[in-house]
Amino acid sequence: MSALAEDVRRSLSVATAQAPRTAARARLALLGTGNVGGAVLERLAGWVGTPFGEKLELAYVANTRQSLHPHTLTPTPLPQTGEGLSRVAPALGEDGTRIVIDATASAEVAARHAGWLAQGIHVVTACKLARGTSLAAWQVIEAACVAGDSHYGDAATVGAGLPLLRSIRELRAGGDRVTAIAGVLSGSLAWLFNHYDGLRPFSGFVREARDAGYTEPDPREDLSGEDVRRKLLILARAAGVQLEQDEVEVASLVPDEIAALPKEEVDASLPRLDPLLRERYAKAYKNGEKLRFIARLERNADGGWSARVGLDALSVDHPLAGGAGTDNKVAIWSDRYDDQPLVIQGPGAGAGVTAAGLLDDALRIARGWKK
Ligand SMILES: NC(=O)C1=CN([C@@H]2O[C@H](COP(=O)(O)OP(=O)(O)OC[C@H]3O[C@@H](n4cnc5c(N)ncnc54)[C@H](O)[C@@H]3O)[C@@H](O)[C@H]2O)C=CC1
Ligand SMILES: N[C@@H](CC=O)C(=O)O
Repeated sequence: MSALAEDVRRSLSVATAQAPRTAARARLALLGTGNVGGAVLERLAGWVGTPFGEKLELAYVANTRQSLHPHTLTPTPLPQTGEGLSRVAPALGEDGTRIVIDATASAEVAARHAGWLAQGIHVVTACKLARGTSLAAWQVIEAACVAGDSHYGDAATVGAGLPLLRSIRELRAGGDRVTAIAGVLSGSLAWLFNHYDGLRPFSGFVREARDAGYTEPDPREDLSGEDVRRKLLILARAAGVQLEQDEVEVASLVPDEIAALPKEEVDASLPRLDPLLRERYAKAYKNGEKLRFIARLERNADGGWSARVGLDALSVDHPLAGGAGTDNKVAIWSDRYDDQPLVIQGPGAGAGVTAAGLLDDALRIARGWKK
């Protein structure tokens, strides 16, 4: 049995594998079996024989190389990714609650979200590419949910499942307007600036963060601020602020010559970041400050919005300077949280928390999307 088949087998309850399909269980198609997708399988394995496991039935699993139907546990090679993606909807069947879990970083998969939603297949995603890029793509997702009467579970796209999007939506549902958001939205950059000491090379810490599964598959997505831009766009749009990508000012940590490299050459180029970061760190240290990669969204006096993302040097007692590990720390101002913001803090990257965020959304859909 292949390693993937063995992981999937452990995630199936005997009842799920042998019993006929019933309307009581939502059927899942899991795309991506890397850090996050692997942790989804792990969490499902822990639910075998529990009421949580009984709510969900794994009907299809795929990565870039192979797809697998849990009822047979026989992997099928995927010569082309596009071909694999057209197998997803048929594998989920025609009726009942059907959910695609996107645990990839693939633009090709993200481009399928709207089609699935419009067919009535719910989508739960850790990938930010459908809702965190162009405003047009975000609008297509909104419209597809209406057309298919389907739900888009996006809790894992910002804060790796921390209750950020949920809190913003609940504030709005209660009549509040969000007036500003500021905070640390990247788990990997939080980890990097919580560990970097200005002595050991920054590039070594980047490799550690990547090997721990905190960075994007290409760490330039994090270091350039692009991943944080996407998260800020997702938060802003949830807050009712329909920003376009280029309305977020992004100060990248990646010099142009590294940005232009093919992905295979990135690792060897990382030490080129070291002098730049050493200089930023030394200056902040001299002033008694801490480096933090901050995203800000603010309403201007004229009613417009400004949004920016970049590395700031904060005084040690600044409210956003605290936290440890991969902690995200986000302050939200609204009508009711006007003087003192609502602050949400906790791990913002890592396979376990992200998988939990994905499965929270899947369970919520399986239970009928009740709050
Ligand atoms: N690692 C983390 O802490 C967090 C990650 N995320 C998001 O989760 C997603 C996955 O991240 P990781 O698991 O770390 O990446 P990874 O690189 O470990 O895994 C990606 C998986 O996607 C699969 N894949 C790629 N294209 C595919 C396709 N067309 N069809 C099926 N499978 C495909 C790959 O084969 C691989 O199994 C990313 O979008 C990331 O932004 C979100 C929150 C936290
Ligand atoms: N690479 C991301 C992972 C979660 O989205 C991060 O560092 O926050």
